[in-house]
Amino acid sequence: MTSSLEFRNVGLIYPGRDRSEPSVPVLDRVNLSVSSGEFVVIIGRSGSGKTSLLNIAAGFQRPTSGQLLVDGAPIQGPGVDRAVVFQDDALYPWLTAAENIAFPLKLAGVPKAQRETQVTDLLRDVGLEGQGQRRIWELSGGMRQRVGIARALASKPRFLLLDEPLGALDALTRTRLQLFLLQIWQASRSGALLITHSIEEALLLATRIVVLAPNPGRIAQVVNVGFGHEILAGASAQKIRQTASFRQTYDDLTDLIEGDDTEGLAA
Ligand SMILES: Nc1ncnc2c1ncn2[C@@H]1O[C@H](COP(=O)(O)OP(=O)(O)OP(=O)(O)O)[C@@H](O)[C@H]1O
Repeated sequence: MTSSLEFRNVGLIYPGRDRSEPSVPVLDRVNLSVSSGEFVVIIGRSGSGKTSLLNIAAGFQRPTSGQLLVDGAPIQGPGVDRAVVFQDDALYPWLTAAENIAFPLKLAGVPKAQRETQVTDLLRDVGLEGQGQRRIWELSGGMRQRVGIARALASKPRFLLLDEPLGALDALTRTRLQLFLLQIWQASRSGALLITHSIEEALLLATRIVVLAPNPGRIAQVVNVGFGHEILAGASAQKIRQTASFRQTYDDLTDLIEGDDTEGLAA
């Protein structure tokens, strides 16, 4: 079944803490839809409202105006249909990898035997077969993110909300996990919404890149891309990075985000 996650005219204003502090308009009339099978990546300057947008999608934050709809119905808060993965893995360090992945299943009342089968499958899916009994502190950063992603996948979400999940990893691990994220997204047939500071990562993963302009955050540009599908079809990311179309889109996005004319972004 195809699902959609839709921001309809979403606005967000943080109130000042007291009367002397002005309120901060963070998002202004954001209209955006993510469907199953789409990988939407949000990029934009620091402070342009990326995390705020993801928090609204997760149901952690309510918009001041507008609505967040899943399959046309307004959401009231977090739900198992939307799983979130953060930059810092947010795992339970006192539990093993398998126990972390099993956690949402336990909460959902899945019986133990079934939980164990699902966890074994999930560990295999994320390339951690046989590593389930290791404690979180025994794992590398990349392995921890895989555990976090496996835990997110455990509830079979319709949408994966990814807040800079590879941001803290070294370059080599990050490249490996980019391919892994593409494979997970394709296999799960979910819709993905990812935030990143890396234009290159956006180009490699996205089916659609959404550029936010700051003050207040609003959509400046939407670019459809297809490099991720090429990688999934077997093309080398290294070769794709060197193609003229990749480099041109990279430069255009860099100009758009880093150019001096930030006011012109919303034109
Ligand atoms: N709880 C809060 N109260 C007041 N203002 C906030 C709060 N959280 C965020 N802001 C402000 O909202 C704006 C957008 O923040 P947000 O974290 O969504 O941006 P971002 O694009 O994700 O930034 P970064 O790339 O640095 O992570 C910033 O100006 C920030 O100072």
